[in-house]
Amino acid sequence: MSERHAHEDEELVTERFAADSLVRPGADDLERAAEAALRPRNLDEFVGQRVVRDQLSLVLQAAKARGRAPDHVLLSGPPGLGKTTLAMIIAAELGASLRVTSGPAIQHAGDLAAVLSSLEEGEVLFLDEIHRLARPAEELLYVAMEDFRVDVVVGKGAGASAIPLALPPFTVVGATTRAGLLPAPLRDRFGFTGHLDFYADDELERVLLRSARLLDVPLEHRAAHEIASRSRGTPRIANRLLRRVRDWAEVRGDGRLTLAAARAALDVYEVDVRGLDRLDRAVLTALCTRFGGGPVGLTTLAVAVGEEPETVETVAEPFLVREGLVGRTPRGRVALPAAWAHLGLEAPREAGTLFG
Ligand SMILES: Nc1ncnc2c1ncn2[C@@H]1O[C@H](COP(=O)(O)OP(=O)(O)OP(=O)(O)O)[C@@H](O)[C@H]1O
Repeated sequence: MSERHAHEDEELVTERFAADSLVRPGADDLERAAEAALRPRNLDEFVGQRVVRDQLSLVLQAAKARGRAPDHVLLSGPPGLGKTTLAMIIAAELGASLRVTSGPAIQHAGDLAAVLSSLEEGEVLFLDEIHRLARPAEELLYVAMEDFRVDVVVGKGAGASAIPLALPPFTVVGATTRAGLLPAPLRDRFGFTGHLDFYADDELERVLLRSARLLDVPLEHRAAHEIASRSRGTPRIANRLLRRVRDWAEVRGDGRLTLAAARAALDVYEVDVRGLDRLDRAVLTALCTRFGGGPVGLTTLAVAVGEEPETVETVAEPFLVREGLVGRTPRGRVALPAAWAHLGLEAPREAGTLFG
């Protein structure tokens, strides 16, 4: 299996499980609709990511001053951190309209040629999941981005010929969760690349307080702090947890989003103090209690929690590794000292020394 296809499978598994848990970073169409109302509309409203925001602001201001379309922009980073939001902000700041498509939506080079040839001067074309574009479409995109031209193929087989069609200047905003998978010639055609990182808790608190204002719900600061700390550094998850806490407050509380309401609601949804959900905790518990902290192979661990190995590997493990709870070694997965502490268990003497 090619590296690209392996990653596509991984993304499908991750998307499938996004719907099952409150703390997965992906979103379905329904959730995206709920998110629309909460999207920051300009760079000033966009919380955090100071470096990317400053750099982007310069690129946009300079382009506006010159009266020209800015360089193409590549945004990379994990899901739910604001890539789509930034693409919308770029178009809004330029006073341009935004056309949206994605790598998987473009089946053939001709689909992309149709989109490109219908662009108007100065438009922003948002290409989500650009790393999933098919190779022939990718090659067409190189030429369009560099020379503002598409070669429209007329006829078939030996009689086919390419008619060059000039395009008006436009800006591509590409988004990818895997910048490393983009072929170098494509990466090189972006004049600016911004990498989005996970948010600090105080930044998520600001996201939450802003969202609460927009939703007109009374969110206490201490509750915002609590929700932020369980949101895995991801605004999408923070906003999702906020909506669930609001449900709890309206149904079982007095409508106010207090610290007690936040804790009670997140307990109902089994999102713990570090943002782990049921599957994450099952993996951690099996690793510590059934396998003495490991090392244990992925398949054995997956059987112990009744899941497929790829689910454990792509859905639960990345966050557990990022949090320093689980380590991956050549001999298998190991529980790190923080895992025992998190479960309230005493670590065996050698815990942690197995790592590395
Ligand atoms: N910096 C931010 N400030 C305030 N809200 C934010 C910020 N970043 C993201 N959000 C909110 O989080 C939600 C998800 O953001 P967005 O859809 O832009 O993420 P994404 O990186 O494009 O995700 P995906 O890769 O899954 O498409 C949106 O509701 C958006 O309003």
